[in-house]
Amino acid sequence: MSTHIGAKAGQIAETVLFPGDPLRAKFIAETFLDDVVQYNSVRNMFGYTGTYKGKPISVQGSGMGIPSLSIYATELIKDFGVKSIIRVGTCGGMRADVKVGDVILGQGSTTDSNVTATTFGTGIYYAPISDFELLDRAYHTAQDLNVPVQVGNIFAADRFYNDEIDMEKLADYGCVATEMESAGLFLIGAKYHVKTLSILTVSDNIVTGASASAKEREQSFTDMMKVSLETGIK
Ligand SMILES: O=P(O)(O)O[C@H]1O[C@H](CO)[C@@H](O)[C@H]1O
Ligand SMILES: O=c1cc[nH]c(=O)[nH]1
Repeated sequence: MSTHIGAKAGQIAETVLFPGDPLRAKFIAETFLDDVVQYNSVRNMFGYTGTYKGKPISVQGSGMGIPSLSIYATELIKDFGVKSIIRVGTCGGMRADVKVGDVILGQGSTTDSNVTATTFGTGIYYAPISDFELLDRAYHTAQDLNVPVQVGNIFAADRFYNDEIDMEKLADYGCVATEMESAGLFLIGAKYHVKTLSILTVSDNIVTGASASAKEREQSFTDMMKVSLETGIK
Protein backbone atom coordinates (compact mmCIF):
# COMPACT_ATOMS: atom_id res chain seq x y z
CA MET A 1 0.00 0.00 0.00
CA SER A 2 1.26 3.47 -0.87
CA THR A 3 0.07 6.84 0.42
CA HIS A 4 -2.77 7.17 -2.08
CA ILE A 5 -3.17 3.65 -3.53
CA GLY A 6 -4.54 0.91 -1.29
CA ALA A 7 -3.25 -2.06 -3.30
CA LYS A 8 -1.18 -4.91 -1.90
CA ALA A 9 2.19 -5.80 -3.47
CA GLY A 10 1.66 -7.64 -6.75
CA GLN A 11 -1.94 -6.46 -7.23
CA ILE A 12 -1.11 -3.95 -9.99
CA ALA A 13 -0.04 -5.11 -13.46
CA GLU A 14 3.13 -3.82 -15.17
CA THR A 15 0.97 -1.97 -17.71
CA VAL A 16 -1.61 0.55 -16.50
CA LEU A 17 -4.29 2.44 -18.43
CA PHE A 18 -4.66 5.83 -16.78
CA PRO A 19 -7.88 7.82 -17.37
CA GLY A 20 -8.42 11.11 -15.55
CA ASP A 21 -11.94 10.13 -14.54
CA PRO A 22 -12.10 7.26 -12.00
CA LEU A 23 -15.55 6.35 -13.35
CA ARG A 24 -13.97 5.87 -16.79
CA ALA A 25 -11.54 3.47 -15.07
CA LYS A 26 -14.52 1.58 -13.63
CA PHE A 27 -16.25 1.51 -17.02
CA ILE A 28 -13.14 0.17 -18.82
CA ALA A 29 -12.59 -2.51 -16.17
CA GLU A 30 -16.23 -3.63 -16.10
CA THR A 31 -16.68 -3.51 -19.89
CA PHE A 32 -13.46 -4.97 -21.22
CA LEU A 33 -11.59 -6.91 -18.52
CA ASP A 34 -12.06 -10.44 -17.16
CA ASP A 35 -11.39 -11.57 -13.58
CA VAL A 36 -11.44 -7.99 -12.34
CA VAL A 37 -10.30 -7.09 -8.83
CA GLN A 38 -10.74 -3.55 -7.51
CA TYR A 39 -7.52 -2.73 -5.65
CA ASN A 40 -8.13 0.93 -4.83
CA SER A 41 -10.95 3.10 -3.56
CA VAL A 42 -8.88 5.56 -1.51
CA ARG A 43 -10.35 9.04 -2.27
CA ASN A 44 -12.66 7.24 -4.77
CA MET A 45 -9.72 7.20 -7.20
CA PHE A 46 -10.68 3.73 -8.39
CA GLY A 47 -8.08 1.22 -9.55
CA TYR A 48 -8.68 -2.26 -11.01
CA THR A 49 -6.62 -5.18 -12.27
CA GLY A 50 -7.96 -7.83 -14.61
CA THR A 51 -7.03 -9.59 -17.82
CA TYR A 52 -7.60 -8.55 -21.42
CA LYS A 53 -7.32 -11.42 -23.92
CA GLY A 54 -5.66 -13.39 -21.13
CA LYS A 55 -2.98 -10.79 -20.34
CA PRO A 56 -2.86 -8.85 -17.04
CA ILE A 57 -3.57 -5.13 -17.20
CA SER A 58 -4.62 -2.47 -14.67
CA VAL A 59 -6.77 0.65 -14.98
CA GLN A 60 -6.23 3.49 -12.51
CA GLY A 61 -7.91 6.91 -12.28
CA SER A 62 -5.39 9.78 -12.24
CA GLY A 63 -7.65 12.72 -11.33
CA MET A 64 -7.47 16.02 -13.18
CA GLY A 65 -4.32 18.04 -13.77
CA ILE A 66 -0.59 17.38 -13.52
CA PRO A 67 -0.42 17.60 -9.67
CA SER A 68 -3.00 14.83 -9.20
CA LEU A 69 -1.69 12.63 -12.04
CA SER A 70 1.86 13.00 -10.73
CA ILE A 71 0.93 11.54 -7.34
CA TYR A 72 -0.60 8.40 -8.85
CA ALA A 73 2.01 7.96 -11.61
CA THR A 74 4.88 8.25 -9.12
CA GLU A 75 3.34 5.76 -6.68
CA LEU A 76 2.49 3.31 -9.48
CA ILE A 77 6.12 3.35 -10.61
CA LYS A 78 8.01 3.62 -7.31
CA ASP A 79 5.78 1.56 -5.03
CA PHE A 80 4.26 -0.96 -7.45
CA GLY A 81 6.92 -1.42 -10.17
CA VAL A 82 4.73 -0.29 -13.09
CA LYS A 83 6.63 -0.22 -16.41
CA SER A 84 4.16 1.29 -18.93
CA ILE A 85 1.46 3.92 -18.40
CA ILE A 86 -1.04 4.84 -21.11
CA ARG A 87 -3.23 7.86 -20.41
CA VAL A 88 -6.76 7.29 -21.75
CA GLY A 89 -8.14 10.81 -21.72
CA THR A 90 -10.42 13.40 -23.21
CA CYS A 91 -9.24 16.58 -24.87
CA GLY A 92 -10.38 19.71 -26.67
CA GLY A 93 -9.68 19.97 -30.40
CA MET A 94 -7.62 23.10 -31.14
CA ARG A 95 -8.41 23.21 -34.87
CA ALA A 96 -11.87 23.11 -36.48
CA ASP A 97 -10.98 19.87 -38.28
CA VAL A 98 -10.19 18.04 -35.02
CA LYS A 99 -13.73 16.83 -34.35
CA VAL A 100 -15.60 15.43 -31.34
CA GLY A 101 -14.97 11.66 -31.26
CA ASP A 102 -11.61 11.82 -33.11
CA VAL A 103 -8.77 9.82 -31.55
CA ILE A 104 -5.42 11.56 -30.98
CA LEU A 105 -2.04 10.02 -30.10
CA GLY A 106 0.21 12.35 -28.12
CA GLN A 107 3.67 12.47 -29.67
CA GLY A 108 4.83 15.25 -27.36
CA SER A 109 3.31 17.74 -24.97
CA THR A 110 3.75 21.47 -24.63
CA THR A 111 2.74 22.97 -21.29
CA ASP A 112 2.32 26.16 -19.28
CA SER A 113 2.90 24.08 -16.13
CA ASN A 114 5.99 24.85 -14.10
CA VAL A 115 6.95 21.19 -13.74
CA THR A 116 9.46 21.21 -16.58
CA ALA A 117 11.00 24.54 -15.50
CA THR A 118 11.32 23.48 -11.85
CA THR A 119 12.91 20.17 -12.88
CA PHE A 120 15.72 21.65 -14.97
CA GLY A 121 16.04 25.25 -13.83
CA THR A 122 16.09 28.60 -15.59
CA GLY A 123 16.66 28.64 -19.32
CA ILE A 124 15.97 24.95 -19.99
CA TYR A 125 12.69 24.37 -21.84
CA TYR A 126 12.48 20.57 -21.70
CA ALA A 127 10.23 18.98 -24.33
CA PRO A 128 8.30 16.03 -22.83
CA ILE A 129 7.69 13.30 -25.42
CA SER A 130 5.90 9.96 -25.36
CA ASP A 131 7.64 6.61 -25.72
CA PHE A 132 8.18 5.85 -29.41
CA GLU A 133 7.65 2.09 -29.06
CA LEU A 134 4.23 2.63 -27.43
CA LEU A 135 3.36 5.36 -29.96
CA ASP A 136 4.32 3.14 -32.89
CA ARG A 137 2.37 0.23 -31.43
CA ALA A 138 -0.72 2.38 -30.84
CA TYR A 139 -0.53 3.85 -34.35
CA HIS A 140 -0.39 0.42 -36.00
CA THR A 141 -2.99 -1.04 -33.64
CA ALA A 142 -5.38 1.78 -34.61
CA GLN A 143 -4.75 1.02 -38.29
CA ASP A 144 -5.50 -2.69 -37.69
CA LEU A 145 -8.75 -1.72 -35.90
CA ASN A 146 -9.72 0.79 -38.63
CA VAL A 147 -9.67 3.64 -36.13
CA PRO A 148 -8.43 6.86 -37.78
CA VAL A 149 -5.95 8.70 -35.56
CA GLN A 150 -4.07 11.97 -35.62
CA VAL A 151 -0.61 12.12 -34.04
CA GLY A 152 0.67 15.36 -32.61
CA ASN A 153 1.65 17.84 -29.95
CA ILE A 154 -0.75 18.05 -27.00
CA PHE A 155 -1.06 21.30 -25.07
CA ALA A 156 -1.28 20.31 -21.39
CA ALA A 157 -2.85 23.33 -19.69
CA ASP A 158 -2.64 24.03 -15.97
CA ARG A 159 -6.08 25.65 -16.07
CA PHE A 160 -9.23 24.23 -17.70
CA TYR A 161 -10.80 27.70 -17.71
CA ASN A 162 -8.16 29.84 -19.34
CA ASP A 163 -8.41 32.88 -21.56
CA GLU A 164 -4.82 33.96 -20.89
CA ILE A 165 -3.21 31.61 -23.41
CA ASP A 166 -2.94 32.27 -27.16
CA MET A 167 -4.48 28.96 -28.28
CA GLU A 168 -4.59 30.06 -31.93
CA LYS A 169 -0.85 30.58 -31.96
CA LEU A 170 -0.24 27.21 -30.30
CA ALA A 171 -2.50 25.56 -32.90
CA ASP A 172 -0.61 27.40 -35.64
CA TYR A 173 2.61 25.92 -34.23
CA GLY A 174 1.14 22.40 -34.49
CA CYS A 175 -0.67 21.77 -31.21
CA VAL A 176 -3.59 19.50 -32.08
CA ALA A 177 -5.52 19.25 -28.83
CA THR A 178 -5.55 20.49 -25.26
CA GLU A 179 -5.93 18.62 -21.98
CA MET A 180 -4.30 18.84 -18.56
CA GLU A 181 -1.87 15.98 -17.93
CA SER A 182 0.26 14.69 -20.82
CA ALA A 183 3.39 16.81 -20.22
CA GLY A 184 3.47 15.73 -16.57
CA LEU A 185 3.05 12.07 -17.49
CA PHE A 186 5.79 12.15 -20.15
CA LEU A 187 8.13 13.98 -17.75
CA ILE A 188 7.63 11.35 -15.04
CA GLY A 189 8.14 8.61 -17.65
CA ALA A 190 11.47 10.19 -18.59
CA LYS A 191 12.51 10.60 -14.93
CA TYR A 192 11.89 6.95 -14.03
CA HIS A 193 12.66 5.40 -17.47
CA VAL A 194 9.11 4.12 -17.82
CA LYS A 195 7.16 4.03 -21.09
CA THR A 196 4.34 6.57 -21.32
CA LEU A 197 1.81 7.58 -23.97
CA SER A 198 -1.44 9.55 -24.18
CA ILE A 199 -4.33 8.21 -26.23
CA LEU A 200 -7.09 10.82 -26.26
CA THR A 201 -10.58 11.31 -27.61
CA VAL A 202 -11.80 14.77 -28.58
CA SER A 203 -14.67 15.61 -26.20
CA ASP A 204 -15.15 19.18 -27.42
CA ASN A 205 -13.75 21.65 -29.87
CA ILE A 206 -12.51 24.98 -28.60
CA VAL A 207 -12.87 26.60 -32.04
CA THR A 208 -16.38 25.44 -33.03
CA GLY A 209 -17.84 24.98 -29.50
CA ALA A 210 -19.01 21.40 -30.28
CA SER A 211 -19.18 19.26 -27.13
CA ALA A 212 -19.89 15.71 -25.85
CA SER A 213 -22.02 15.06 -22.72
CA ALA A 214 -20.50 13.91 -19.38
CA LYS A 215 -22.00 10.42 -19.94
CA GLU A 216 -20.39 10.23 -23.39
CA ARG A 217 -17.06 11.35 -21.89
CA GLU A 218 -17.29 8.57 -19.32
CA GLN A 219 -18.47 5.73 -21.53
CA SER A 220 -18.75 6.18 -25.26
CA PHE A 221 -15.15 6.64 -26.33
CA THR A 222 -14.66 2.94 -26.87
CA ASP A 223 -12.37 3.23 -29.94
CA MET A 224 -9.76 4.91 -27.74
CA MET A 225 -10.24 2.27 -25.05
CA LYS A 226 -9.80 -0.63 -27.50
CA VAL A 227 -6.67 0.91 -29.06
CA SER A 228 -5.27 1.47 -25.53
CA LEU A 229 -6.02 -2.08 -24.36
CA GLU A 230 -4.56 -3.69 -27.50
CA THR A 231 -1.49 -1.44 -27.28
CA GLY A 232 -1.11 -2.27 -23.58
CA ILE A 233 -1.05 -6.05 -24.01
CA LYS A 234 1.23 -6.24 -27.09
O1 LIG B 1 -11.08 13.15 -19.28
P1 LIG B 1 -9.76 13.29 -18.56
O2 LIG B 1 -8.89 12.11 -18.75
O3 LIG B 1 -9.94 13.67 -17.09
O4 LIG B 1 -8.99 14.52 -19.28
C1 LIG B 1 -9.47 15.83 -19.46
O5 LIG B 1 -10.67 16.12 -18.75
C2 LIG B 1 -10.39 16.89 -17.56
C3 LIG B 1 -11.07 18.22 -17.68
O6 LIG B 1 -12.44 18.10 -17.87
C4 LIG B 1 -8.88 17.02 -17.49
O7 LIG B 1 -8.36 16.00 -16.68
C5 LIG B 1 -8.49 16.87 -18.95
O8 LIG B 1 -7.16 16.50 -19.18
O1 LIG C 1 -8.71 19.80 -20.54
C1 LIG C 1 -9.55 19.80 -21.43
C2 LIG C 1 -10.33 18.64 -21.71
C3 LIG C 1 -11.25 18.71 -22.72
N1 LIG C 1 -11.40 19.86 -23.40
C4 LIG C 1 -10.65 20.95 -23.13
O2 LIG C 1 -10.81 22.00 -23.77
N2 LIG C 1 -9.75 20.88 -22.15
